[in-house]
Amino acid sequence: MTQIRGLGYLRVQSRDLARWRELTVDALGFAEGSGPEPGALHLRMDERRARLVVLPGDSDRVLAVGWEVRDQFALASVGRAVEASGTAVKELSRKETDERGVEQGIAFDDPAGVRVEVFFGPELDHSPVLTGLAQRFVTGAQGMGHVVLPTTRMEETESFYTEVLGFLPRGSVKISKQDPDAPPRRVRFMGVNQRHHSLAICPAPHGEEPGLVHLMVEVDTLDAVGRALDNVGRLGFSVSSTLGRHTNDKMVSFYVRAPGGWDLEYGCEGMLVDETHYTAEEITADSYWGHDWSGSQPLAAFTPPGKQS
Ligand SMILES: Cc1ccc(O)c(O)c1CC[C@@H]1C(=O)CC[C@]2(C)C(=O)CC[C@@H]12
Ligand SMILES: [Fe+2]
Repeated sequence: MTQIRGLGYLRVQSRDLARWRELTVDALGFAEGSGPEPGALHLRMDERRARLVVLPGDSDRVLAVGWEVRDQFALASVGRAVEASGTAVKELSRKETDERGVEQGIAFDDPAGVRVEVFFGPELDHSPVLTGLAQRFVTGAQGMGHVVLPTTRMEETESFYTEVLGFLPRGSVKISKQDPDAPPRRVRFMGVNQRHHSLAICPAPHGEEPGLVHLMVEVDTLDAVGRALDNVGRLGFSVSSTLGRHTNDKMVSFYVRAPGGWDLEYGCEGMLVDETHYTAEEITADSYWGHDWSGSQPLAAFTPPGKQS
């Protein structure tokens, strides 16, 4: 069994913090929090000080994906497993743990080159979480949501997350291939709790920034998803995929393009996995209905370097 309990936080960098605030706070109803990093956007979803942090920078990329463990003993155990796999592990500095609002953590790179952090002891902010759509984010035992990471090293990345970090395979979907004789390529879903997937990895043509395909956050009502969809349209954001229901996690969601060429998926009604019965299944369609991607601007992760806007 994995020591990892869920997706804890995500730290990204962007050139356009103002637009990020419009998307997350004004359109999607994240609550704005605070933190020590100057000029950063701290986004609250629950009693944590911040779940999503957007830092100002000269490029748009993922800075760290934070995975949560129960305590110092679980953290030590994960650290040993990562070191035994031949991956260098660093302890988070005092400044880094202060910025993240965690008691202790470690950092290392996954085979895709994404900075992974594992931590325990998140600081809470007990002030009311004033979400903009009166929605509740579904976090708690299911973690903050899921991330989809692009990788040019599919097999190494999959075995790192499953065999080293202990993520459970939660099925896959084949993606269309250009060459009919080539072996099938799959998006692979993985979970660490009752959320169907906390992580998915997706074959990508290059290993450049941003290092992210999407972040999914879940809310408690379809009305909040609908209102968020109205808001992103009204505020001029590009809807990458229309509303639809996924076949694997049963979630009803839409995808909106964030500044930086990756998406935020905003959904509700995700299923809860029961590990006593679950087996990893291969879905043959993304969705039961909806999820029309035809209006999507190209994802930065799938666009050759130098051709990005
Ligand atoms: C298929 C699916 C099930 C559950 C999810 O939470 C979910 O995000 C997806 C879609 C994953 C993925 C994507 O987001 C970007 C466009 C992708 C790579 C495709 O072209 C197929 C799968 C899609
Ligand atoms: Fe997703």
